[in-house]
Amino acid sequence: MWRRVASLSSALESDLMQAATCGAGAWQRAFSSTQVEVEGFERKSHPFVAFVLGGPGSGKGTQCMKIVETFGFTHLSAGDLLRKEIASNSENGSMILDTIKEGKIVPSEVTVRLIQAAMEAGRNDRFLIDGFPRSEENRAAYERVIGAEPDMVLFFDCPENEMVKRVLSRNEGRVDDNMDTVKKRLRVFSELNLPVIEHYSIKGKLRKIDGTGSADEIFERVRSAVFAALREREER
Ligand SMILES: Nc1ncnc2c1ncn2[C@@H]1O[C@H](COP(=O)(O)OP(=O)(O)O)[C@@H](O)[C@H]1O
Ligand SMILES: Nc1ccn([C@H]2C[C@H](O)[C@@H](COP(=O)(O)OP(=O)(O)O)O2)c(=O)n1
Ligand SMILES: [Mg+2]
Repeated sequence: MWRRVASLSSALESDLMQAATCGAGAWQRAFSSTQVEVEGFERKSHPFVAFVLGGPGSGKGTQCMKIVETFGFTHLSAGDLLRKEIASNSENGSMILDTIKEGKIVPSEVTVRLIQAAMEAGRNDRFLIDGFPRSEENRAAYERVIGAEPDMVLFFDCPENEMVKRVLSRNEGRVDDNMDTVKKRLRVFSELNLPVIEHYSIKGKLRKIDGTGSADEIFERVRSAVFAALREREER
């Protein structure tokens, strides 16, 4: 995103701090004023990408909305992209619907293609990719197609009973928000998603967030983690 210039770091730090505490408007102003005033700062060619992981109902979508408001990311939910494919009667629609009803994972090439198209259309240099990768196969397909690893991985750690309670009271009319499918999704989460989380933990990219408490309490933890990761990227 930006190249590091040592003499600017304290000015930038106060801009970043102001942005993190004042919301998206200030964040964007802080960055755009830095961008025009500071010679030697250039946009890096690849965007800042954060994967957002956690079991069903762990709060990924809720926290992504707050990250967007505060830090100006573009939010891409893999589940939403797949549901849009179903709604648009695309050739893969019925296969995707059957897979989601069963709580299973849609073939990676379908999901990665949707994510790639959304990133290209997104015209931003910060993306949240929510609910992806959900398996090692998802992860490998993304790295192959996009040719990059994420800058950070947020993981919402939440007890199963709390996740089940939240999913069953979500009330968005989703075909997979029922007890039978939730049990299958939790099994898929442990078997396929947890190894991906472990992979990023070993790589030092994982930011594990306690997903219990109110949405605002959780966001206080998220805000610090995102802020730190943006700073790290800045300093690279
Ligand atoms: N901290 C929280 N406490 C209680 N309910 C929550 C909390 N965060 C989210 N919810 C609610 O739980 C449900 C699942 O949250 P959501 O953000 O959709 O999770 P995910 O995307 O991980 O499945 C939604 O109805 C949401 O409003
Ligand atoms: N990478 C992904 C993401 C979602 N899916 C499918 C399978 C998931 O159970 C559903 C719903 O995903 P979504 O992220 O919207 O679900 P939650 O927000 O975790 O409740 O979509 C997938 O096959 N591959
Ligand atoms: Mg979600």
